[in-house]
Amino acid sequence: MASHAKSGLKAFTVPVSNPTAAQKPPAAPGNILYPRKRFLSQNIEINGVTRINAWVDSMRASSPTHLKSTPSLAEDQSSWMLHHPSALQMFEQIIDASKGKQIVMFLDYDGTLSPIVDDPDRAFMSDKMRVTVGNLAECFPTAIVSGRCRDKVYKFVRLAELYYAGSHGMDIKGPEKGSKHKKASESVLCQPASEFLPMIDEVYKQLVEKTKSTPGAMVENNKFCLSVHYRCVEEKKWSELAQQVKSVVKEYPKLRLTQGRKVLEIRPTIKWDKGKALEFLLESLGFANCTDVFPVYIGDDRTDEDAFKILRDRGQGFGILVSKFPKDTNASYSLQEPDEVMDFLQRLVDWKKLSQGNPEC
Ligand SMILES: O=P(O)(O)OC[C@H]1O[C@H](O[C@H]2O[C@H](CO)[C@@H](O)[C@H](O)[C@H]2O)[C@H](O)[C@@H](O)[C@@H]1O
Repeated sequence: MASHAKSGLKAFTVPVSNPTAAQKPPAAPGNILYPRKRFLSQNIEINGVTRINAWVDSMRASSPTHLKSTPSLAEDQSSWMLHHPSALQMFEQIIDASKGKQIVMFLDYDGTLSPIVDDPDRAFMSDKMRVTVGNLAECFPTAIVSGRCRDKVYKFVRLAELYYAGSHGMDIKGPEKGSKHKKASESVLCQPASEFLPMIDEVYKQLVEKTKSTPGAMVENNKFCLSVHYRCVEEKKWSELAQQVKSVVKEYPKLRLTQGRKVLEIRPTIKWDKGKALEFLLESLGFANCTDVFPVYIGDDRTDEDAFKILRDRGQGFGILVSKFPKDTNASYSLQEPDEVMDFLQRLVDWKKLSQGNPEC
């Protein structure tokens, strides 16, 4: 397992997971997990054995546009909402549950703080959202946890007082600027996949070359992991793209493939994900063994499930899934879109200011 020093720069040894082992987590007690085949298929495991058809099926299943509006879907939706109610509607209950505890906020970026757009380089968050997140960070320790390269997500968010975990948590850094939630002497840096950098660069070049014949495909270098976007690829070309990606990745048994929203993600097989990043950050903030901490993680994607699961297993705080559609999730609550996320964050800020009787928090 990773060894964490209490403060300062941290050295890590992270074991390589068995890339062929099943990744599906057991259901947490009390959690309603919907049958995956109805909503989402599982992460793709490569290594020669997985059929291309299975990849394409999985790519289709993760595209909500394929869920046609039917009476049975409406039924699914209302039943799902019963088990994952709106975090806005449940705001008072959420606040009650957090009483006497330190709230710590974890926010995914794409699809959570910024709307999903065709061009990943133009996924800007609104100024209003930036102000809200800035206010939130004044009130609570706040981290951005993203699949993107840390520098890139920082350029979008531009708030120096936050913690940032890029590359699906494989690149964590503490606030640039003094934060009241961070002791001045402590610098936090965690890069458990450093040894994979040359391999990731090599695979990036190969993927760019291999996929250039597929119109609309785009490979994004997220430093410790890679994204192959197919949002702008015609569906009839998905199988071709999957073949191209597979032909490259199969030569690298130390890399694995997971899936996000119209994106294939290639990353090291180390046992590190957004859930581990969340635990690392809680520890860095001094909440390792605290019972009076209340972490809230908001995210929209499959990779956020690792963090939702950790919170469920720890029995601390909870996850909020951002989705308009029923999805198999370990989150407890839901919000439909980034605008609702912003309203929820603003309510937290307002509540905190009111409860402290201090407009500056
Ligand atoms: O963990 P996240 O911050 O949610 O990052 C996950 C991926 O997000 C980005 O892709 C997604 O958003 C794009 C812009 O809206 C969209 O075009 C794409 O289809 C989505 O998958 C990012 O570009 C990826 O590198 C991240 O892995």
